[in-house]
Amino acid sequence: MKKVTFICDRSLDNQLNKLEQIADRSSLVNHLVHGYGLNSKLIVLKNVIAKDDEVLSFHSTDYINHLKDLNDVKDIDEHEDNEEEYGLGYDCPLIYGIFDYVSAVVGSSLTAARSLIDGSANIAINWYGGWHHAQRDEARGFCYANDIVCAINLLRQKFQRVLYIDLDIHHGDGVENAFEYSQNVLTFSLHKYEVGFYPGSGAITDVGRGNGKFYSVNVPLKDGIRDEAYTKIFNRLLEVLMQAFHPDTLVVQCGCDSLAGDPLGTFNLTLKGYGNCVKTILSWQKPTLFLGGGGYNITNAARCWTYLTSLILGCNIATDIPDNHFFERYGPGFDLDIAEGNRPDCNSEDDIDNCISIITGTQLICFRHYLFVQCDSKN
Ligand SMILES: O=C(/C=C/c1ccccc1NC(=O)c1ccccc1Oc1ccccc1)NO
Ligand SMILES: [Zn+2]
Repeated sequence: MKKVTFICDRSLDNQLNKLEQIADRSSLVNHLVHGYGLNSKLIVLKNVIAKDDEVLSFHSTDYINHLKDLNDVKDIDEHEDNEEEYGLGYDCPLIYGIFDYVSAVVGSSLTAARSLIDGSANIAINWYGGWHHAQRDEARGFCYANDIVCAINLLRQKFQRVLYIDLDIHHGDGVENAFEYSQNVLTFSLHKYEVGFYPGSGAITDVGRGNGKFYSVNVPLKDGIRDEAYTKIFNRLLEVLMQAFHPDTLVVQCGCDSLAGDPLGTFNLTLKGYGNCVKTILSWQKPTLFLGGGGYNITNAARCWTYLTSLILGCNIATDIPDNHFFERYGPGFDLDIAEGNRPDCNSEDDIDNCISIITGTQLICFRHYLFVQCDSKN
């Protein structure tokens, strides 16, 4: 019997509502999950706020002290050093109670991760987390603290090797940077990579450094990619990576701004594309932490993460949206599925095959490296 923990906490909903562009998103997810009756199959966990040292497992003392100083400041202009410092200001607007927000959000991914460490679950789901852009000492891309890096640091207390997978349309730069020199954390990110598209990093030639060389894998994509090509890349590359890396646990950022119709994104995935990736991940039967992230069509984010929750539970759910607190928001179709857009796919067959052959070539070096490490450790 698969044990699945699920973070659901009203105080977290209130914290996330501080980000007005995604207001109510977590509440819609929770009410749709409840509407489908999935909560009765989940081990629902209340949040445990992160302690300072847990946040400091990644972030600098200066940055966290700055957030503490700003916790009771309403408007950054009131604050003496109100120039753009630590990434706060224009790009990442100051939110009221910012330290409380960060401690709650980091805490949500740590609470989920702990259930994998203590063995009370094989799979942990935290749709409140997934803020992959935050750096050691600065907020970036509306990510004020990197809950993912903190959760991976916690998981590494029990699990030797961690595979991080990032499905968000944006490059998971904060997580990759944190583990750039590590061969114990392999970061794998599929993302749009084009001039002028945030964050601008994540080229195919970006493979990690030092001991971490070849343990960062980046799949740069163009606009319009659809389920079939995305699934092909995902399955072909991860087949090689799983054989080369043999992770003990997985962390998966399921930012759903790669879905068709996202206001920010320009990919063309449907629930099928995300579902195929999650089905492959589940087939490995490793302790896995699923996280949220981007996703700015709020009802589509609720549709996607509810659908993934049902896949993880092995439950088939109807395509008709069930009665729930936010039912009217799913009109006019009241359908779980998201229609593919008609934008052209700018990724040719050759682009896709080139990506696969370049990366599998590189990883074979890593594979040889792995064999060496394995043989070496046996002597
Ligand atoms: O989704 C992202 C990053 C988004 C982002 C990065 C840099 C600058 C602006 C960004 N986001 C937006 O423009 C944007 C546009 C519409 C709705 C939400 C948007 O973002 C967010 C993301 C989270 C909270 C608030 C706003 N990473 O996964
Ligand atoms: Zn994103």
